[in-house]
Amino acid sequence: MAKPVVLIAEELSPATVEALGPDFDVRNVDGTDRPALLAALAEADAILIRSATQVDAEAIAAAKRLKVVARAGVGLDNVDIKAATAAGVMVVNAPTSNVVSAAELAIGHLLSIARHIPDAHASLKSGQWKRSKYTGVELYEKTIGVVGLGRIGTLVAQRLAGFGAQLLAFDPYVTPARAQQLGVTLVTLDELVERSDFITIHIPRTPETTGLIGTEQFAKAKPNLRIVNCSRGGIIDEDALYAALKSNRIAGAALDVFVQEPPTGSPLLELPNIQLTPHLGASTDEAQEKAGVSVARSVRLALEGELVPDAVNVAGGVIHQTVRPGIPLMEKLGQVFSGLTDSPLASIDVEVRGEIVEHDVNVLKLAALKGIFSRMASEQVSYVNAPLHAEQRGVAVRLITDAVSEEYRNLLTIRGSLTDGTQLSVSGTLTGTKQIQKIVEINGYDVEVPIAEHLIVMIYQDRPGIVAVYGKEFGDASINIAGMQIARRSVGGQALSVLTVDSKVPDSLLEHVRGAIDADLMKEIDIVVD
Ligand SMILES: NC(=O)c1ccc[n+]([C@@H]2O[C@H](COP(=O)([O-])OP(=O)(O)OC[C@H]3O[C@@H](n4cnc5c(N)ncnc54)[C@H](O)[C@@H]3O)[C@@H](O)[C@H]2O)c1
Ligand SMILES: O=C(O)[C@H](O)COP(=O)(O)O
Repeated sequence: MAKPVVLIAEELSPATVEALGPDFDVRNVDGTDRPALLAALAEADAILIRSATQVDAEAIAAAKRLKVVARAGVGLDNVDIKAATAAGVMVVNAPTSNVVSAAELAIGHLLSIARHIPDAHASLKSGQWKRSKYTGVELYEKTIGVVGLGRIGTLVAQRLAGFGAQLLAFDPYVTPARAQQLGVTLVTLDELVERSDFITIHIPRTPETTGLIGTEQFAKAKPNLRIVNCSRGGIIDEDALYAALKSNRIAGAALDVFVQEPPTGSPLLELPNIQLTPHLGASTDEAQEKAGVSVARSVRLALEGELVPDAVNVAGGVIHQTVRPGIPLMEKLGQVFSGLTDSPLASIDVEVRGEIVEHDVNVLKLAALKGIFSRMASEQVSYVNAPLHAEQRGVAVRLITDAVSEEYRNLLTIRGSLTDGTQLSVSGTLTGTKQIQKIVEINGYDVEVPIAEHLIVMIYQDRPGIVAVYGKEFGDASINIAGMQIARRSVGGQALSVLTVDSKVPDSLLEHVRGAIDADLMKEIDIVVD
């Protein structure tokens, strides 16, 4: 079998490929070369990127086999998560890999803009010895405003505490208690801008934060303000910043990130009171190694069909070993469930009974939905978009758990109502040391059938001779019956037969058998395992 293709679209640490191991066909492409990227994506099962590769809706649409987009870093503004989710593609990042590096770069920018280090360095290298021109200011006892007190903002605040600065922060999602713990005073954005000698920005770029610092804020700032942005370009309005620096409304700025990267032709490049780095926040050996190894692990998990703790568009988390074997069983029960009907669903109850419910079993709901909707949708259905399929079809879904299971140690059931009011159910369990996957109930009939690739389910009026009829028909067509179970609720009532057969049964034969035994239900269900 061909190895899954893992596409590396940007420069990543060599540790990434090492951590991926030998099980993948690892290919490289320049993610900024759009035609090459789109062509390479057509065969990719996974893509590894940094911030320069745009994985937008067009790229997702070009990637028919894609299962995971892995961002070796934090920011996901170059990934269309909505399009990925709709296509069933998992998106993962490495949320803590580069936070220390980014925080340290911000501190570096704060110090070097206070002391003119880049300009003094360039001046000395050009043969000059100018000392008074590069007189700076201290951070000590200055007021420093931190915009965004998340992972990086917190690290910056902790480090700045050592400089004896007074720290303010603006972050509407942080509690005053948390801020107090960090020795930071929470204030409004206006107050932060008005009072700060330095500002450092650590928030994501969102519609709300784009242009958060603009003309209005610069008008309120102290003339000695020095502002640092190591988060995302565009959070400081670049035109407003240019005007504020050009007119000396503020004293200086340091940018690591830009609206356009690289910022070729930007007037900001010409200013004397700005210092710039080419998006270097995460560019350290340590951050790159951590990011690469982290996403390589996530890609391995994702391509093995596992949930991934760092996935941003699917419930992640660690799956307990007791729950794990239930995932493929539940997925197959989902396929059996939807194979029993062609009518639209109104609601689905995913029921989990037994000692398994001591653990988080949410993943079993996702597995059931994946199994159910993979039979109904033409596009890929994964743990990522399975809930979306239910939502789009207006199907109400519940997870019901019960620590008591009467007959089996653990029992998994999918029960549903069709829009015409009909009820449908299928239950399964795992038996023995080999954890054999078995169907133990269909629509209230008790059976015990190991799940096989091809199943035939028939419901008909109980009467003598029926088994001989369908047995002969399948035999004449060289369809080998591997297993069989018959169940009925009462003598002479309706009976249900479940057969496992060794090959797919042609529709015409199924129709013929249906007529021969006058079946109320005759379905072949082919279980697909991906
Ligand atoms: N320059 C680089 O190379 C580099 C490296 C790593 C991260 N980053 C960027 O740094 C930023 C911060 O990363 P993080 O890991 O700390 O993120 P985070 O999610 O841990 O923290 C972001 C904080 O911003 C706050 N926030 C959100 N919206 C806000 C708003 N409108 N006003 C004020 N605060 C708001 C949140 O409450 C949160 O506390 C991200 O944009 C990330 O992409 C840049
Ligand atoms: O969001 C991030 O992780 C940083 O901006 C780093 O981006 P990079 O991986 O392109 O350096």
